[in-house]
Amino acid sequence: MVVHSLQPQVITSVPIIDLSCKRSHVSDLIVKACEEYGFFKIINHGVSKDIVSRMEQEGLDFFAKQVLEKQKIGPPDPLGYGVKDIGFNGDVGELEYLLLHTSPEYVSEMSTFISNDPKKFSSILNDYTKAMRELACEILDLMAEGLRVHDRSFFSSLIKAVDSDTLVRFNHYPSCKDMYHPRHSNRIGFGAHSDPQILTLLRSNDVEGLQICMDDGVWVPIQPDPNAFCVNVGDTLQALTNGRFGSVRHRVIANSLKPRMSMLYFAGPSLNTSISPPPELVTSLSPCLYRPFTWAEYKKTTYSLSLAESRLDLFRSHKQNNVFA
Ligand SMILES: C=C1C[C@]23C[C@@]1(O)CC[C@H]2[C@@]12CC[C@H](O)[C@@](C)(C(=O)O1)[C@H]2[C@@H]3C(=O)O
Ligand SMILES: O=C(O)CCC(=O)C(=O)O
Ligand SMILES: [Fe+2]
Repeated sequence: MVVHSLQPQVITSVPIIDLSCKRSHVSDLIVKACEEYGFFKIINHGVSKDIVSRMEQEGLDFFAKQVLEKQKIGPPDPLGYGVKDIGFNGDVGELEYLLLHTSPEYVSEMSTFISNDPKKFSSILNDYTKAMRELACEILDLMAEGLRVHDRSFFSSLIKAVDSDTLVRFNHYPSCKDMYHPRHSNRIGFGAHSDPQILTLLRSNDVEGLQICMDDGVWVPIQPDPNAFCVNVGDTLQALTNGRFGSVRHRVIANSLKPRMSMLYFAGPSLNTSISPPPELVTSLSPCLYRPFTWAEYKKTTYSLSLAESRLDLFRSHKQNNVFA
């Protein structure tokens, strides 16, 4: 006899996908995870530990500097060094961060303000960016395979462009020594939001704090794993999959006794890229959910709104019977 429990299901873990398993199996698991959570962790991803630890050390060295030194980079406009203020619309969090573009020209220009050894810094950042781009492309190809999209590089080609608008971010959440003080319960490190880009690859040290939001509004804590990457579906991938994948709302609660440091790679297309789904994902039963838009248009809207706002809703197609793709 099957006993149906009336208790709400408590999700204690999110999908952890081993990239070294059989390709067809992995692509199906990725599609399932993106449909159910818009989020998964990957292990055995093939990124060298050395690249990750050298990048982490650069972040640690930077945050260990005196404030005046860090401020030499300039306030986030949106790129730069920020403390507590996030974006331009009054959001705040218990963190400091460094937000950078990944174009080699930008990196070489900024590295003199970031590191005492700018050549070393640019070389490490460029190596990390290359490793993340390869990993993100591999994941996007697996998604296309799992979705049975004929052109397997439909999604990955968007982030391969030389002028792709891809960012790297280091976030540092200082420890909270006084965590049992009522003022410090549920300190918001980074408020709830979805990432606007196509895909985010997040790596953190072994300090907890990241949470994802389920459809029923329940926040699920993500166990930190320095050897894994967390993969977030971004708003643009939600539009590119015609809503099959949902961008995940997430946040960071910075209650920990230990400082958390995360490194994020936000894979975005070039500014003039038009965002619309491949023909296989648009049918008469599932017409285009969003009107076509460029990444530049979407990015501008993103920066005009605060963190928590659902910006993709503003791009919903009103004439859903029209097939735009
Ligand atoms: C409040 C904001 C910060 C943000 C731009 C925005 O207006 C809304 C989205 C935010 C976000 C979240 C993901 C990334 O961390 C980020 C760099 C991005 O592309 O969108 C940030 C923006 C930011 O911190 O500049
Ligand atoms: O720092 C983290 O762990 C997540 C931060 C985040 O979601 C972001 O920077 O967009
Ligand atoms: Fe995010």
